[in-house]
Amino acid sequence: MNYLQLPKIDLHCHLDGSVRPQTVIDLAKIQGVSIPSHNVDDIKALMVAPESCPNLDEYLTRFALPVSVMQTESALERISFELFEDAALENVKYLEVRFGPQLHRKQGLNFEQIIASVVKGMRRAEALYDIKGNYILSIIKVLPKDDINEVIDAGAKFLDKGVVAFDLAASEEPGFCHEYIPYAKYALDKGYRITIHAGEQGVGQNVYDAISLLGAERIGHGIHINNHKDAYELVRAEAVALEACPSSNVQTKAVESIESHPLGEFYRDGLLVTINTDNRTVSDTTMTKELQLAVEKFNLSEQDYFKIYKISAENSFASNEVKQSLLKYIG
Ligand SMILES: O=c1[nH]cnc2c1ncn2[C@H]1C[C@H](O)[C@@H](CO)O1
Ligand SMILES: [Zn+2]
Repeated sequence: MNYLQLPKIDLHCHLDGSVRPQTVIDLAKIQGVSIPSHNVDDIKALMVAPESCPNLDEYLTRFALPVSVMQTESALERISFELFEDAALENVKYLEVRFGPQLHRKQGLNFEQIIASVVKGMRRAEALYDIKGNYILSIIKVLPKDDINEVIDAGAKFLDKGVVAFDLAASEEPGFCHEYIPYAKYALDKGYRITIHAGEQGVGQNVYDAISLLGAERIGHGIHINNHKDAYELVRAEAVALEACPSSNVQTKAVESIESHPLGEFYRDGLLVTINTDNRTVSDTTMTKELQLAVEKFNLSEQDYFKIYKISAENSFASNEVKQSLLKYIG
């Protein structure tokens, strides 16, 4: 299989986890932000999470450096453009990028400016390359909740104009969904689709809750349904798509090793699995690498891959027109 050439879809990719190291250096210079080194290898080493990360919280410390230079409209526009460019150059045909608008207000930008900037960068890349995309707004669970509805309101102006969905990201505590019921409902009522990080670090019950309490149509990771029968059956019954991110799941110890990742078993049991990057820089990966890893470790044939590509297209939050165009690549 020619992994680079195959058409690909990435439904789970964080903007702040996918910044080019050289761009952090360039932006720090432009913005007068102090960073620990101006050597690209040093900066990359600070941005990539080690294989030996003890847990998700340690992994999440890698986001502070890129976020420090993602505080202006031009920086957000550039980083968004570059992410779509990097993806397009490895034949990603559709990319849903998520980010937390709450993290980008340190220099006084408002949510509308923040969201408009990343959408503008995406549009510039779409005009230049054979790629389409949409944004997902991730609420950061460790931050105060008082501005969540403001994020939802600002994003609502971009619904179906570059923004499609609502997500909850960051550390995962058991039972976290209960606190977010009113916010997810507010987003749903405004017309957002819902995908929630759950069952990554935490328990399978979180996946059950994300679907039944928050209205999630897709789940970020969802690994731990493998030891929670009700969650597993609900994922199947509701045809919820799982956004697997193999390398990231190994790094954060969501799985002990790639060999024990349940993606292959889930796929063979008929669950709707998709293959994604999570964080291109923090996990030092690409869709090409994740695809190769999945094919080799889970013994997937090219036909299996095309089925997974089709699952990704059908469960994306793209318009019907874009979905149809994505299916044409696998003819
Ligand atoms: O894999 C993840 N699980 C939970 N949260 C994550 C993961 N990768 C990135 N994040 C967080 C850190 C980012 O700052 C935030 C928004 O992209 O989302
Ligand atoms: Zn994620």
